[in-house]
Amino acid sequence: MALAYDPLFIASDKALSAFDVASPPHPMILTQDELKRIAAYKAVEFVESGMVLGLGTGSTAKHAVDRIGELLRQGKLENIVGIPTSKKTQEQALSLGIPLSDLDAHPVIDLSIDGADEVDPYLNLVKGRGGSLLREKMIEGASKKFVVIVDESKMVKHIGGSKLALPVEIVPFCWKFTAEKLRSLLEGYGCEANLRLGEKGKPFVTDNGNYIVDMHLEEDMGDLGAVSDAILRLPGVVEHGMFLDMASTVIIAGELGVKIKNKQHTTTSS
Ligand SMILES: O=C[C@H](O)[C@H](O)[C@H](O)COP(=O)(O)O
Repeated sequence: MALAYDPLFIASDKALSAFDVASPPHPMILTQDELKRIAAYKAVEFVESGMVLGLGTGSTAKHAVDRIGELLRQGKLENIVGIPTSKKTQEQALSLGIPLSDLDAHPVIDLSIDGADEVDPYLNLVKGRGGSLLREKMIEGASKKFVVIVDESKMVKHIGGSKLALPVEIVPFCWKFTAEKLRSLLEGYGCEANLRLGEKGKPFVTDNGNYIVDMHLEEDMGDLGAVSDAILRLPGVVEHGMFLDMASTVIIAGELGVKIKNKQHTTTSS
């Protein structure tokens, strides 16, 4: 479907209506990256001067951090403190002049904005396919409001059962032992457990010096809370990429407009 895309349209609900119904002079198909940017800019509308902000990681969150930097530079936001969820986001935020701090100094965060790999109808998430999940979970779990930004391709009926990875961060010590324990724990869901590799075929190392095992499941996990608890009980496991009952709001950008889903009710902005 061809749609008009104008970044200036992003800032308001009225603009989003135009985005939905416009009869474009120069029709354009929106790319996935443009959809990510639309969701990110919409989320940044929740940001107010004086807030402590959790800054997410990944190709969608990057747009939100860019936008926050831009608004600070323009003087439209003031006294923001950012808490980055990865070293990469820390570098990006520093390059944009966003003042940074950490959870030790700011144990309560006003608002976090971050992407996700999968979102189910109850706003449960899979995160970490880009290699960041532990810091994200710590920071987003300490947030009064956690806004998730995605393009519509991330919406699924059930998280984790799509054969795509459910990432689990583990300590490097005897990683094969832990990976096998994980595989055997989730065997009933048709599970493969693969160590994530990085450059030159070496194990990918997280910001926290750990490894990631990607769990590929053929079947839905059913009781996500029970599976989450069982994974976390395994010695050697640091954290997993299921973010259950954490998101307050999910902003979904699609070809037909932007949908905002809140934890308790759903509204459509189009
Ligand atoms: O590890 C990465 C993070 O959890 C990301 O937020 C997640 O993978 C989504 O990333 P993207 O916005 O690049 O799809």
